[in-house]
Amino acid sequence: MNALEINGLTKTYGNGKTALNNVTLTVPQGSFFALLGPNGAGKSTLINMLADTVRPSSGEVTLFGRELFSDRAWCKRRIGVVPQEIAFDPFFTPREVLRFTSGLFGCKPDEAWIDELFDRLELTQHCNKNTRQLSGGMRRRLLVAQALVHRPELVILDEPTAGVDVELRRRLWSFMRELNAKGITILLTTHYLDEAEELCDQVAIIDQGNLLTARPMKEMMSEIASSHLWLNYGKPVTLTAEDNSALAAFDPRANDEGVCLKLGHFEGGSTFHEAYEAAVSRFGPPIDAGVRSEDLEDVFLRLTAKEAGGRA
Ligand SMILES: Nc1ncnc2c1ncn2[C@@H]1O[C@H](COP(=O)(O)OP(=O)(O)OP(=O)(O)O)[C@@H](O)[C@H]1O
Repeated sequence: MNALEINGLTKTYGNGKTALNNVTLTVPQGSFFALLGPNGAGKSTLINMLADTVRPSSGEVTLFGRELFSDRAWCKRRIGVVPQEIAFDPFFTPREVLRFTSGLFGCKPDEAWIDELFDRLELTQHCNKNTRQLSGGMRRRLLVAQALVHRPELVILDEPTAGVDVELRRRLWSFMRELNAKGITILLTTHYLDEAEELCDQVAIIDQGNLLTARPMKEMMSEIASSHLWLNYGKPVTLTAEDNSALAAFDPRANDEGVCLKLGHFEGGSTFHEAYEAAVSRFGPPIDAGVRSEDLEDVFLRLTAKEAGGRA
């Protein structure tokens, strides 16, 4: 079963801005799903529609097989959202916040689970202070605890590590990984693409409200990410029309130190050997060479730059 099936979801705000344009997307149950996009891409708009704080203009969403917009009460109990904005009643303590939130979901506060959440999110020492006395990072962790207090089956994290230091970020991710290993589906938006690449097994990229791609992370990195062979000749290399035709299959780009060739992929290998031989037969042996593969950030920048260029 899929955790989420999003079909033709569109949101046009009152000012005429279409923040999400006919997005169709599937989030498999049990996945750790990265929803990526540059600022203003429409990620929060999508999340806010799932969280019932923004109304869609059109489209359908099913959550674990139930229609989200008509079966709201059932669906709400199964979703935990960590929003981007932090807002607590300053007179509540973190423990009161979690008890109160349990009540909102119609659950009796589970004190053992609340204690575990405080422990895992390093809030035990602060759980009886007023929330206004907490630092920004502590408040963000309290938001995470609040999203988990009713034991949701889908956890949505909108930029959860903004303002959280490296050590706590690691702990937060190890906790999320554990939850995911227990079958909880996690949908994450982040601008830390290295974290997304490491944690997530599915990825979708949206830009200017449009879905650019959605696929398993491994597939994205093996099929879309490309590798380049850099050949260093210690001096600029000039490509003539002739060279271009000889090396054309490798999309050659000359630079100050030599030439860069794009490697293709085939099952079990790449075109490294052919590219190297083509360069050597034209320019001779290089003084140095190396292969660099694109990471998720490179792919993201390439795809979103193309989108921006296409719309200019
Ligand atoms: N309430 C609103 N009314 C009008 N336009 C809005 C509203 N909320 C968001 N927008 C616009 O919709 C677009 C998408 O915004 P959204 O916040 O969904 O993007 P995002 O991908 O979450 O960005 P970020 O990474 O900066 O948080 C932006 O152009 C934004 O200005």
